[in-house]
Amino acid sequence: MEVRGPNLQNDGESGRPTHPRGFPSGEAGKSNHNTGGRYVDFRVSVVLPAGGTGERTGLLTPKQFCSFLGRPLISYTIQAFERVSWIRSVVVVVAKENMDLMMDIIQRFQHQRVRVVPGGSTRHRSICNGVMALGEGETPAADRPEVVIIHDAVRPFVDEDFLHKIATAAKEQGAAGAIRPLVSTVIATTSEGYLDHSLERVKYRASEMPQGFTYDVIRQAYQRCTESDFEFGTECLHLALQYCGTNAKLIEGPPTLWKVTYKRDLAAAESIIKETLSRTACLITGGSAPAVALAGALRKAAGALEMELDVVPDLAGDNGGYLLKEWNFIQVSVSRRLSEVEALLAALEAANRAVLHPPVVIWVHLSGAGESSAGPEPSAFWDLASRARLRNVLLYGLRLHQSKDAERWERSVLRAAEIASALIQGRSPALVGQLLQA
Ligand SMILES: Nc1ccn([C@@H]2O[C@H](COP(=O)(O)OP(=O)(O)OP(=O)(O)O)[C@@H](O)[C@H]2O)c(=O)n1
Ligand SMILES: O=C(CO)[C@H](O)[C@H](O)COP(=O)(O)O
Repeated sequence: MEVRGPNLQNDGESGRPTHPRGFPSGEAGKSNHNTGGRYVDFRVSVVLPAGGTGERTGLLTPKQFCSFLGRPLISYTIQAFERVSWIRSVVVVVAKENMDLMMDIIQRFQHQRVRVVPGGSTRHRSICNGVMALGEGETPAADRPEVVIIHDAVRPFVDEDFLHKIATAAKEQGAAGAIRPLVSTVIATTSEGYLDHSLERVKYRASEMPQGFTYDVIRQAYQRCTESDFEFGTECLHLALQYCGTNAKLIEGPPTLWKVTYKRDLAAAESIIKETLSRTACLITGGSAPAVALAGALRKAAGALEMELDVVPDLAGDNGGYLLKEWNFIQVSVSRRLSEVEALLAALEAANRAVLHPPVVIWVHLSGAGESSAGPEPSAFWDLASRARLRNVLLYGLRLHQSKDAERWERSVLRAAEIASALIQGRSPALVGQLLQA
């Protein structure tokens, strides 16, 4: 049984949002891929085993389906592969009872080039199902992948550079895998629970994911391995060595390849995701001179907070691209009316942006510079924020009075930048709709 996600045949030109740093949308299906200086002239597919129960987290929900910022972990991992234009297809392997849930995730988060196949009782059985699905049925040899990357669905922070290293080494050597230095010494114990011997740590490495194989090597390894391998084995590279005589090339990977295993890892993953999404904001001035001056000062202050702030007068023309990126927004208004921030919320909704990550929108009301110094009506703002929340947008308010006292003004701007940065990082639901004072 296999279930296909929407637009499996789609070549990636689907309007799917691009990466904040400008990764292009996928171009799957083309034979020569050249992205960001990386050249891949062979067919690469991915198998993501996601058929486990996550017993070690102690949670009822398998860890791959635990959500951060309204999006399940598995969706972040899929997205990491979707951003890579030279990857043709992704096979996600899930337990039979979670096939519908997985299809729903694919639909909801608009994943492309993804198929779902049922898993097995062990990780090796699940991976084997995924590998076999890549070449099953009528698939002509010319459409089969030449290289298969296997990656645990619960390692969401893999990047294109490293995938490229693994894929090219696998193509040359037949197999390749990520390694990391050991953090603890490995010891063997006796059956009575005493030390038998310890290994010389410097000679050993931790085997991580991703791993890559030529299609023939990984398929044959699984065709030839024993029931005992399927039941107790934990290492695909070992199967390639034992059953195909292929010595894998080992490549040291970044620490971000770590696997979500325990409950504390879920919290760590969430904070990394939040931090990544908190680094960028687009500030919209509306074009008025006081707002432009404030934007310049905020930009300087934000730099010290390690936040990238792009300033634009509006979101017309090319600036509309910000709506499709994983950026947050700061709308500066000299008027107490909410029309500018309402227009921004409508534009975000029209771009279907909030479905991917809830963006933070901060409405900054700059008083003392515009038509009226009276503040906005808190209840109207709260109503607007509540409606935005239903559409997955976190709207906060910030009041700033333009003081004639230069020192006072400088302090207010600094405070405004600090509050904006804290709101974007914290994404606190409790502060949604509040009008804070800088
Ligand atoms: N029968 C299985 C078991 C595991 N996996 C997947 O293999 C990856 C790594 O395995 P692990 O971290 O051990 O996940 P679980 O088996 O779910 O965790 P636990 O051992 O704590 O139950 C995970 O993405 C997991 O979903 C799988 O596809 N099929
Ligand atoms: O990285 C590995 C090398 O292949 C692990 O064996 C893999 O991630 C499986 O994890 P676990 O042993 O926790 O099920």
